[in-house]
Amino acid sequence: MTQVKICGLTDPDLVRFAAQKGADWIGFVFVEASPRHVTEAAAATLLMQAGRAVPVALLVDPDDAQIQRIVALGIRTLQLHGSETPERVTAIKAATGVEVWKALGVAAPEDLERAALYTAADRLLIDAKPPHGADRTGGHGLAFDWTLLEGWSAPKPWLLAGGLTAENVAEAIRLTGAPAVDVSSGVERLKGLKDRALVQAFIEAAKA
Ligand SMILES: O=C(O)c1ccccc1NCC(=O)[C@H](O)[C@H](O)COP(=O)(O)O
Repeated sequence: MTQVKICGLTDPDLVRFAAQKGADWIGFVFVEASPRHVTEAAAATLLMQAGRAVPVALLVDPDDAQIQRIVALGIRTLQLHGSETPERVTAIKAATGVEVWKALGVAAPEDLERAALYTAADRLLIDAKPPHGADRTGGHGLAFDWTLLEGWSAPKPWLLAGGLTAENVAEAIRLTGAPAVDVSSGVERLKGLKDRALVQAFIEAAKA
């Protein structure tokens, strides 16, 4: 069954709800520029509600000190969503031993070729590129051309992200063969404000 990550939750009740509805991972955005930003102080309360869902810390070009603080919170999966090089990902993996994911923005076939360079990553998140001039590297609710993934042989376990919704996720899975999907904007009523009904509908559509 397709695995699901609900990203950018900031409300403990919604964390519990998403976990109860079957989310496999819940993403917490430790990025100040984000409308879904959570502080390290708030994270402890959120983590307590995750149940069997695995918490994922979304970080953008984190320094070693931030990584240490996040791991000290008890989070064992890091999603790197900045311009981290393959060498940096290898160093983070070696220093922490936790699960490390690397997000890659895709707009052309050569973007997918970079995936093979991230040999230390445990998982890849294949996402849309941010719009030109954006102040954030992800979470814009934009899809990329899924046909770019036709015939792609993923070097790692991976998730499809970018502009997914309850309405399009089944088609996205069918076209790309994605074993897992990630959503943020598509389960929001307003930017940064998640909606229970949309979260439930997304999980059900992805797992149907
Ligand atoms: O959510 C953010 O604001 C964010 C900020 C900085 C880096 C990444 C960010 N989000 C990434 C995601 O939530 C998802 O992994 C992915 O980009 C899909 O987002 P969406 O298209 O909004 O579903």
